Amino acid sequence: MITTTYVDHVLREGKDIGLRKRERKLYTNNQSHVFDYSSWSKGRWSSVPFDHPATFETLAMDPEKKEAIKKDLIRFSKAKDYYRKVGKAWKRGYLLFGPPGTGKSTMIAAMANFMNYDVYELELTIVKDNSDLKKLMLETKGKSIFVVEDIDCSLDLTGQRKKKKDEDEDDDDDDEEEEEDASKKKWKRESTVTLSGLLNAIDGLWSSCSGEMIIVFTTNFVDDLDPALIRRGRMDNHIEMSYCRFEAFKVLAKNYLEIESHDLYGEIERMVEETDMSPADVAENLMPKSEEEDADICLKRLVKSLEEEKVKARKLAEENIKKKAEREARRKKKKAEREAKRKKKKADEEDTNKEESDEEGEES
Ligand SMILES: Nc1ncnc2c1ncn2[C@@H]1O[C@H](COP(=O)(O)OP(=O)(O)OP(=O)(O)O)[C@@H](O)[C@H]1O
Repeated sequence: MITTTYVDHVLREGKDIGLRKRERKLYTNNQSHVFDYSSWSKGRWSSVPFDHPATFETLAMDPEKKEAIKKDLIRFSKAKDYYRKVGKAWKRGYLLFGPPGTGKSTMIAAMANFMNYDVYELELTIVKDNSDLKKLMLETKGKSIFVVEDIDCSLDLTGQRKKKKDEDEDDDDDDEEEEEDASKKKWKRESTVTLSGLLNAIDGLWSSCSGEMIIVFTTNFVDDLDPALIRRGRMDNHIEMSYCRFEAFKVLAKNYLEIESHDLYGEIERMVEETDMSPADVAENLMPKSEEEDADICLKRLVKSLEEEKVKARKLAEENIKKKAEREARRKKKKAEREAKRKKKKADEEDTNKEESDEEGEES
């Protein structure tokens, strides 16, 4: 019993403890197009100790959603044999999407702490080309989370969809939108990595045998991404990080003020359900700014901010309606002008034809 079961058990437990106690690392990629010795000797990835305090307990989001994610991660970590049986690499892709400040980066840190994984953060804009990207991805180790943050800003992944949309739409697009698109594109052009390069590299990562790995993309604009990039199989689990609602607020209040109830909770519940405020902004209001500030002061500050936010949102909505009406009027005017031009051209052509046939008649 000692030489078989017991020693096996000790070795397994020892390995687990070693893994849990190892210093975890946060890797970031180095600029890849500098070819001097010092940058070459640094390698493709640089690392620092990973010591982010976020956990699922401190993460403010709907508790049911949080439990589902935890269960999904546990299932994944235990599914080595299952993945082998179905002939799939032991990898899982997560797409985190939602407005700024809703906790996408915090979620990644919580996941890494929960799984005891290292983190690889890929900065796509400093990757020279597609082949460099593939090499970078293949140099990663197992038991890690591979992250590409703000993927919509790193590459022009909207190309195909935008082109199709342009074909479908009238040619009288809004000038402001076009200007905005042009400046976005100019910025993205700096990177020579293409969508197909990224897809290839991800598939390479998927099929490489470096062990269990979670791949996470984050974006503020999920609708802008090419469907190929986020299809199931590549990004298996799509998680929406949303504005702070009451359940999330309660977690933040517990984290920042160590309270679980207060007279203002009723009012705050009503307000957070009808006002879109990010958890980052709620947390900022809840954080005491001095020794004198207690829970009461911080909660009152939050109520005031929520009221201001509500007024701002109402004004913005009114402005948007006004702008939309102006855009529609401009569109109609342009359409009417085009129609008038078309009619005039047709009338001119008919006149010319008539004159020609009259002349022909006279001649004959
Ligand atoms: N859901 C949340 N739970 C706990 N803290 C949060 C949450 N969302 C935001 N925060 C707080 O706000 C800060 C900013 O959040 P974070 O960087 O995770 O947001 P993000 O969604 O990644 O934003 P961006 O899209 O701008 O990168 C964090 O440091 C954290 O303190």
